[in-house]
Amino acid sequence: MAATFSSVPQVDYARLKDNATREEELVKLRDAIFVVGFLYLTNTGLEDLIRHTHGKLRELFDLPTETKEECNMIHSPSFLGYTRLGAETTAAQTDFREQFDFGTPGMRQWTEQDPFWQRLEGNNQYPKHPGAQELVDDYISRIDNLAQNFVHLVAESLSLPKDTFDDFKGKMSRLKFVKYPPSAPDSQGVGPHKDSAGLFTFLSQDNTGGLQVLNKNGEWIDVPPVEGSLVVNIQQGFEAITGGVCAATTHRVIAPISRTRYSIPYFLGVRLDLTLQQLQESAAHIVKRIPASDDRKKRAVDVPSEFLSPLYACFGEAHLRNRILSHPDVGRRWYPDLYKKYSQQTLS
Ligand SMILES: O=C(O)CCC(=O)C(=O)O
Ligand SMILES: [Fe+2]
Repeated sequence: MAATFSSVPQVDYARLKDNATREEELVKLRDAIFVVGFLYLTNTGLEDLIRHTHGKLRELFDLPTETKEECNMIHSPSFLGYTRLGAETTAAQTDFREQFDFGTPGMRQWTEQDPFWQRLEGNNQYPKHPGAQELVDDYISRIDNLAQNFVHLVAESLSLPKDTFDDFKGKMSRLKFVKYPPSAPDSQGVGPHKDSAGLFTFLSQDNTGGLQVLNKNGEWIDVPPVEGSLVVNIQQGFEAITGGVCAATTHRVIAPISRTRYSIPYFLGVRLDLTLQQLQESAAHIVKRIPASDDRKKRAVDVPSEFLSPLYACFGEAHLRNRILSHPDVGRRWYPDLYKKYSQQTLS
């Protein structure tokens, strides 16, 4: 039977950066990447930033409804902005959460000459509140720096040149501020899913709990809060680039019962223009060099993924489909024809 896990391992970022401990910690990183697809990254040096940003979330979500609605995602063809409770769907069920989606600032304006999926990269709608834009932009800039370093370390842990994955990185990554209000027992905070927007997710959760990951025996494993850490997981982009050798792990959030839960995921983006053919060629090249057992490589070949579907011209289109189905109101407004087409398609 395939190796599986019963808890999520911790990897110490400070030890990865220290020459004296680096090799030992790289082995832990590699195991986490191969076997679990999830890990806690500790000692990142971002603890103050994380604490500070969590401290501001309540203020943003407590803004008057009109202020939040002013920056509703419905105004954004890039799926950036505010989503009220009950407007998002995962695994065909409504999620019980409220959120703000942001992207890396400074994207070029979309024009009619650009491909339709290029519209995913656009400008932020910040809530009108003093300091909100600085809070978001500063968080993105600092966590992105960590994310880039982390991807280099992952390459090293797989015995690949440090810059192996640099060419896959997209221009825009996504940041979310998420609020899960107390709800009935066993409610869906967010339903079972694999992250699809890119390479890796860097999530900071508060101390409420509720995040769970699915192991290879089909058991849900708790990912309890570890103060100051980031929960890092493989997304479908990285899974596809490594031909499935490094698999994305399904996860979900059980909504809290008696208190509010807040979380801050950062999704490191993939290049939108990456085609399936380019992806398969690079994957074949990369997989050959990863020193994994043949068994792992064999199992890895046919991983079901939105990315790997021949239905979509490139990653940008696959990602757009995913956004349209998750936010159907926004999809219907900006992409009515695509909404019709994508909602009738099933992934093979
Ligand atoms: O809120 C969390 O802890 C996880 C959220 C999540 O999985 C997602 O938004 O993709
Ligand atoms: Fe997720």
